[in-house]
Amino acid sequence: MPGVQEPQVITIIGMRGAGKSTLGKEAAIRLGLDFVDLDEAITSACDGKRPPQIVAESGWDYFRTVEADCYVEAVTQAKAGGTVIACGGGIIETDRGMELLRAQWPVVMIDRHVDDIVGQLEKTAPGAPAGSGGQNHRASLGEHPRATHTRRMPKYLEVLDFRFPVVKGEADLESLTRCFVRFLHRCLGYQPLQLVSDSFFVTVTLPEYVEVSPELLRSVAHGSDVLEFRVDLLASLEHSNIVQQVAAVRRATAGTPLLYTIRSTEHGGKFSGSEKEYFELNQLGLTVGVELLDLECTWDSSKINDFVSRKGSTLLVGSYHNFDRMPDRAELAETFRRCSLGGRAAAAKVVVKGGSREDNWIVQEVGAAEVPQGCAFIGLCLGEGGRLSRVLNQVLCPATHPRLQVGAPGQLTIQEILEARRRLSLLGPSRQFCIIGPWRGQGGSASSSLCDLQARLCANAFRELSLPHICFVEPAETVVEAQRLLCLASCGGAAIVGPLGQDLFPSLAGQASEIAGMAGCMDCLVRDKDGVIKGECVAAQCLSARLQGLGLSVGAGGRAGLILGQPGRQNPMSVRVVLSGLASLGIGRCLMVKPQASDAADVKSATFLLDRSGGGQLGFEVSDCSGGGLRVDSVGTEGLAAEWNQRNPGLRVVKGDRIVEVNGAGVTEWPGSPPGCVATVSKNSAALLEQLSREQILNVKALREPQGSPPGLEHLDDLASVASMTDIDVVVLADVFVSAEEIRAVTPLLERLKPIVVEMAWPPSELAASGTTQSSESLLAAARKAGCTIVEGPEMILDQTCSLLEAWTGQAAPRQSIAKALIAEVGKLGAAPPKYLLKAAGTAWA
Ligand SMILES: O=C1C[C@@](O)(C(=O)O)C[C@@H](O)[C@@H]1O
Repeated sequence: MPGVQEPQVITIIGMRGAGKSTLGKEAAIRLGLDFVDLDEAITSACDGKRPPQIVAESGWDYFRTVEADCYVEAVTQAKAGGTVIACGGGIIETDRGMELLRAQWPVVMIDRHVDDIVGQLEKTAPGAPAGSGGQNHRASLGEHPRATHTRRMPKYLEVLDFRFPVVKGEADLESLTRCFVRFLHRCLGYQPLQLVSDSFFVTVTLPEYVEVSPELLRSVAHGSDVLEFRVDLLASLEHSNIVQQVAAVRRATAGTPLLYTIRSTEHGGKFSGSEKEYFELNQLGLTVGVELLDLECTWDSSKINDFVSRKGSTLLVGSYHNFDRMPDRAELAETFRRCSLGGRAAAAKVVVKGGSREDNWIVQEVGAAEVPQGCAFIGLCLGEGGRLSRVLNQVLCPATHPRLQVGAPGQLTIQEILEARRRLSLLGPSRQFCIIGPWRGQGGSASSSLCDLQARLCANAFRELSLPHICFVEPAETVVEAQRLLCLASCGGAAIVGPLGQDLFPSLAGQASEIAGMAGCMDCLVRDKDGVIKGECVAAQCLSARLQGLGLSVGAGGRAGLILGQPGRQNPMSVRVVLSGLASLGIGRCLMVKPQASDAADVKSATFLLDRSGGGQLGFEVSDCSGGGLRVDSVGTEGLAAEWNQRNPGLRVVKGDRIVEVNGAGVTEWPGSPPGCVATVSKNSAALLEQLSREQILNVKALREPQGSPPGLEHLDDLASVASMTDIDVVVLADVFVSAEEIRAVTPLLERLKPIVVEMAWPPSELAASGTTQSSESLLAAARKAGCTIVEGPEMILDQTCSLLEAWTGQAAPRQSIAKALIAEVGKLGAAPPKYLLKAAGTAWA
């Protein structure tokens, strides 16, 4: 395997009916990549003929040649940003196809259960001739899909780099897609896992995961950075079984990373197979893209080295267990060094049978002294007497859960360990702060470039302040995914970029600052010393402070602001931010040109009827809502809800709806918001959930906040009305692109009223537009010419980053060095830094 790199081409293979085109296309959209469906490419290369027609007219050999040629062409044409190519199921049928795939990295197989593939093919075209595979628009082999699956599987396994298993019976396409996108993201090393203080893994000791309730898995994962997937404890070590179990845990746990462990009998586990089997099973772990993998260091060193060279983006934990005795310091030191795999392990783990109380300290001391920089250590003593070592062990501490059997003698729960650390004032110094944002391809590239920028600036600032914290970007789309990150013991807070800041609001409303409360959204979350998550809206706060600093006094009532750009299209949150920032100064009105079309914008409540007596999944995800009821986190593209939406476009169930009543059972009292951001289900919601899971016919009532038009926002029907306005104090650019038409319409207003013009967008519009016709006509240029006071985008970013850091750390932010870093960032975009940045950096005086 060529290792971790940004691939130009991601090739997707697997049986027809596995979901290659559907998942491949969705993943491409979310990751911002191009997408090629090879069947489509073949059709356009053959004058619009579909594969079955090509086969019927010209035979299989011809078809396979065209198929391989089209694949080569697609690879050659792949753009530098990256392309996902979904192949036909039969590309592996020829030697040439196999050869082409062997030369590519990464080749990803979608491994859907054979029963589901057969079901899918039959469903797509019921009554299709036997052996047609049920799909008359695709080429058929004249054999049953089950036989094709058996014959092709070894070939797929030979060429794949990664295998994405789909749990049998999976019907929720939306949750599957999220799983797949996260899988690709991790396999390709876009987002390496970070190891910090107060991080844990819970050892899951279950014999199987498919049949257990997802609720149990979610509860076990709650607060755990990683789940240890103990392969050796599974009821069957058949590869096909293992991959199904992996799929089941991933499906249930909203992205909790896995540590794949095959613990052999002499290390206290149940694996008693050969060395060959051990490495084969571990290889399977790499192909299913586990985030971490435990490698016992007592196996043959050349085999270990060989394996380490193939690890890709999976992090390794080199491990050693001695259940019989306490080694002396020299032996311990040597063992830690060995477990660090020559510096290539992410963590070295040594677990021994301690004797005295002092041994708990010794394993920690030796671990800290011996592992190379960049490698964490786990040093533990087993049994009752070794519990102290678990309290002392800071990074990736193994733990159990009250609902599980312990994974080793002496294991404690995360709560027990944290409680002991709190009492002993031993909570670790490093905290993780994540920038939670949309997937790269979603919400526009501006959002992801803003996420990356914030993460770099904050990481720099932590270094400057000599704080051991880390900052990184983590994509999340749903409240549940975000909550997974926020409930970690090592989480110090987060920044939220994009609409999730509004989605998260209901569950944290009780902990919102005044301005965040006014905005109805939050962009900065801080965990206080009691573990409670507080919500702030730094963008609104900074806008308000900046305008005040420019002399816009509090109590400017009766005046108005004008928002330009189309923020609502990608981020309805930014409108709320501007509104609350201005409202805090007493500007209660805001005008925006061109209302954005939003789903059922003014429906206040909706009732929908779902009937599952004919089978099928509901097809939506809910989470508990502190405002009472269940919040709809996502609506899948398949299932009863999707069908309802299709049949009743005016009464659609949409993300953000709050279910308050099911079959007459409703929310009777309004529970307060839970402390922190705990995804537990309150009593009332439990009653709703029960109805949802038990009843066949569901009459569901949901409340909906009108979207896109928060109070105080007025939409202007046409641009011409801008010309006659008389009361505009502030103009805010809430989007990078302001049309030339808008600029022309607004210019007379700028000249007449000389409002303050604030840019709340990244990258700065003048830079984003450079090279296009916009640069000469940029709104900021017009404002400058009209003599308005201007606040440029990077200036707002500087303020917001400082406020974010101050909220997170409670310390003054290193403003000067953040300004320097921003100058470099602006430079990367090919522009000269604005004067105020130079001034803030102390390098020039404007
Ligand atoms: O290596 C370890 C640590 C452990 O043995 C413990 O002592 O907690 C538990 C195992 O599941 C894990 O693989």
